[in-house]
Amino acid sequence: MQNRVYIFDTTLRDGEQSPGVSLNMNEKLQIARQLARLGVDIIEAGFPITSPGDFAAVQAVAREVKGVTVAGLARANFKDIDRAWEALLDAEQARIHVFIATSDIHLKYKLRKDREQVLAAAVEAVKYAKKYTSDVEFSAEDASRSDVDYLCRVFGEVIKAGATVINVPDTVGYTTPEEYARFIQTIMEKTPGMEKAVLSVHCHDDLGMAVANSLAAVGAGARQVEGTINGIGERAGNAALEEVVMGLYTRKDRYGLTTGFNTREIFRTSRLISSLTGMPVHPNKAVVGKNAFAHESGIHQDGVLKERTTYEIMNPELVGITAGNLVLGKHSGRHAFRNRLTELGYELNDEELNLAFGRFKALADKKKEITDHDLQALVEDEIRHVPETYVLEYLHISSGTTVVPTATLGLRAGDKLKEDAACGDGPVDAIYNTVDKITGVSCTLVNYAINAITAGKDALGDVTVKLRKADQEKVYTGRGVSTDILEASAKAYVNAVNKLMYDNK
Ligand SMILES: CC(=O)SCCNC(=O)CCNC(=O)[C@H](O)C(C)(C)COP(=O)(O)OP(=O)(O)OC[C@H]1O[C@@H](n2cnc3c(N)ncnc32)[C@H](O)[C@@H]1OP(=O)(O)O
Ligand SMILES: CC(C)C(=O)C(=O)O
Ligand SMILES: [Mg+2]
Repeated sequence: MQNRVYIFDTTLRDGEQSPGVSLNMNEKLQIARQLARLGVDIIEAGFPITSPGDFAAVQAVAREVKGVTVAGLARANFKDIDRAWEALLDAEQARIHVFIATSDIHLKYKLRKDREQVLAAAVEAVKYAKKYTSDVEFSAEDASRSDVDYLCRVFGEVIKAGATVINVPDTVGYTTPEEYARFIQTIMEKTPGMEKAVLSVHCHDDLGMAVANSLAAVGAGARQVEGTINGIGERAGNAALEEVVMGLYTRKDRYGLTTGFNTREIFRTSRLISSLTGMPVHPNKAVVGKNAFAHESGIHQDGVLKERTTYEIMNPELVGITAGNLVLGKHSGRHAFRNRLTELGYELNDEELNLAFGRFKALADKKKEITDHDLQALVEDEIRHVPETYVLEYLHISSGTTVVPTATLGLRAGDKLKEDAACGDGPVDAIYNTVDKITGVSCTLVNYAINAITAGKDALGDVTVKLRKADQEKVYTGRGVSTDILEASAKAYVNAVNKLMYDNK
């Protein structure tokens, strides 16, 4: 038995069956291109008979996305198959995917056909599709609730008719891993000619077991897995392909199987699909959730800093996540705290670190997540008392629609008052040019933000600036508060310059 598992992505077909999701042609093309980069083997681009829009999308994907098989779905009738082929005509490699239900419940209530009629329709449809292409997949809808002897008979006959892939869907997410594995084994043993086809599985997540069922089936011999990115799909969704693939990858010791996935594209693909479908990814979703690789508690953070594998079974970089994974909060310890401060450019001595850590814990009790901005403020405002080399003494602005904005400033440096004036593109720019003139330090403004602290006409303006010395990378943050926003702007800039001068003395 070969050790390569084929990945059949149906995000654009079954995934789009998620209530509330409707993708236009351009969005489908964008997703299909990314799926090809991700390395899926087959993209099911849609169900062409459904609508002119779906037809056009399948056609566009077939024409433009190369290096991958493009599949189109069809019911077991000639009209659907003709339409599917028409859409797939220009694909580099095309697959017609024919399906019909085989469970008694679907036969009796939905199709209103008996077993022999369904068998005949399946065979006829596969033969018809085979006239167009050698690559024909047959799916027995609701296979997991079908009588296994009848199912094997249907599979045997459609293989004789030319089906090259036999799919065993758990359409309603009813089965369990052990049961499904046994079911797959039975099908492999009892279906005449099964060795000529690839056995495929397609699981839904109604009981939260779609990925577990898919992996159990692969363990039993299935070599194609169908699913969607982020597990989107009809009702509770399909098997999440990123979980299936990372399960196979991480547990190579258990399965000994490979896929063609470029795992480093997983995260990007997940986010693209989430944004285009409007379906958010839950933070604790395996592999691609925001928290999937985040560590908040001190003991875990300490372990990860000493050796990543203590608490990580996958390297986040392997799925394309490069951002830091230690989240600082009230459960964090000194190791993680010091590590983040070092990353932010602060080297504190032990006494400073202890002081800062105490303040950090007090803040973390009030605030769920401590951001880098909080840490900077905590260290710079409370721990490192930067001497005020310059203090704003006075400020005069000349500005309006008919004059060049000009600022005149007095900055006190010890017992000396230094004064100067400069123009600018606006009053704030004029102030900052004047400060540069007085201090003799040429700064580049990286960011300027203003917030109102209180409401009303007499609101306090709270200005935060980020700047750096023209020839340096390090960024300094300054803050100034005043009812006059120009004064607040000047104070913030002077505050940042004082920090810069302290570091560069
Ligand atoms: C498990 C799955 O995910 S299956 C795929 C589900 N996806 C979709 O349904 C895609 C969106 N669907 C649609 O746009 C429409 O349902 C269409 C265009 C496919 C069909 O629309 P309509 O012709 O109006 O039929 P409608 O959907 O109401 O009923 C389905 C008909 O197909 C029949 N049918 C269902 N599955 C199959 C099948 N695999 N093979 C043959 N006939 C089938 C039903 O018995 C019913 O036939 P009837 O009209 O003789 O009773
Ligand atoms: C069309 C088939 C493969 C399907 O989506 C299912 O049975 O869930
Ligand atoms: Mg399905």
